[in-house]
Amino acid sequence: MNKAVRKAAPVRALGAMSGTSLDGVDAAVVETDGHAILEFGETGYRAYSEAERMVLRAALGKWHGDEVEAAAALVTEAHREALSPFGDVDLVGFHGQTLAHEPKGRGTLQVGDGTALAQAMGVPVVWDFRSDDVRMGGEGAPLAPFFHFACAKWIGADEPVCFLNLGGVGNLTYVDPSFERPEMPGALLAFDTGPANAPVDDLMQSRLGLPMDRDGAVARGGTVENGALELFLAEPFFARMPPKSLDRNDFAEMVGLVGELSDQDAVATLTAMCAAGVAQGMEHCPKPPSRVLVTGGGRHNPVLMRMLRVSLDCPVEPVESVGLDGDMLEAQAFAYLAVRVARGLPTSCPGTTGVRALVGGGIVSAPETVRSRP
Ligand SMILES: Nc1ncnc2c1ncn2[C@@H]1O[C@H](COP(=O)(O)OP(=O)(O)OP(=O)(O)O)[C@@H](O)[C@H]1O
Ligand SMILES: CC(=O)N[C@H]1[C@@H]2OC[C@@H](O2)[C@@H](O)[C@@H]1O[C@H](C)C(=O)O
Repeated sequence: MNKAVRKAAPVRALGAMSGTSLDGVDAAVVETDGHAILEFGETGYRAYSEAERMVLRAALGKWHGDEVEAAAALVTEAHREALSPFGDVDLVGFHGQTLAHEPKGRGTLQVGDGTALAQAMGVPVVWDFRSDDVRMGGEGAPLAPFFHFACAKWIGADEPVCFLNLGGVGNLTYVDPSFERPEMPGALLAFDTGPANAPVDDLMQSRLGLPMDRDGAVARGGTVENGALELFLAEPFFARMPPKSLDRNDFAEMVGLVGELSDQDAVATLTAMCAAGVAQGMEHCPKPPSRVLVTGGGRHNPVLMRMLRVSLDCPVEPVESVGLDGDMLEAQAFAYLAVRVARGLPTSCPGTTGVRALVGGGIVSAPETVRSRP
């Protein structure tokens, strides 16, 4: 590994995330020493074509076989294209694409070849962030919380704050910045809140041939079907204590609950399910946060944001209100986590994934050789 990464000095790390929505690769630079965020740098995005999305969709939920191989090759190549325009970076954090996630069963699978990417980029690549956590009894997700802790410090928060990511799946981090170290009990609690945009996207695709309910245009005209909402909240997932995590398609059958409804009512009800899962999850916070900062694509949906504001009794704002970039927070998270992995710092703890002890998961692949984390 290059010297800049080994020393405690700040490094420029480039993070890349291919999320559960299968829209494309987000990439972002963070300058950090593995503790504090010193600066946010350039960002980039490489969309998947419709044909590529079909290859990824065909592999979802699979652990091996031709579809998985094809998806892995595509993900590696898309990342090479997404990351090569970036200038001088010391390290890459490569999340890859989650195809399957069953932490208490077969494990967790993020595809993409970090070794090949290290050769292409000429710098060390940290990848396979989740497997070690799962091997040690954790959920393997969410992993952004240690980064959220650093963000809370960066924005100067002095009261507890929640970060809510609304991608395909929703995840919430409660951060108390008054604790000095994120791994201390009480500093962080995190978990997936339930499905977020994935069921809406799936229904929009199957009924209307559209990838999403842009700006909540369809949900806006609909009425929420409370019976379906109650059935949804009766799912055992919501009674489970956190930490807990989900696979993208764990709630795919929810689309069936709204099968008889009009397009508008169905989308409104699926949107309300996302907000209701968050409201349910917020009850696990040790105390009410000063505000909920929303990141991920769901913050662009005014109907969803309004539902959250009605059901949560604290301010709900997009992360832009504190100067963060809600389209890039996950990519930035994996830049930050890569530095922590390379420096032997933990990336998850019992409060964030339920793991037995602190874990700094991940593989570090240097351009010429492959080896485990130091
Ligand atoms: N203008 C918009 N109006 C409504 N919904 C939107 C809008 N923009 C994005 N979204 C929703 O956000 C989704 C993308 O969110 P995001 O990019 O955060 O997901 P992801 O990172 O792939 O998922 P995850 O965080 O679960 O891995 C889209 O699929 C869509 O449902
Ligand atoms: C297994 C997996 O890829 N989980 C993702 C997914 O997308 C959102 C939610 O489910 C979260 O748990 C996680 O991603 C974020 C980046 C995380 O690990 O913090």
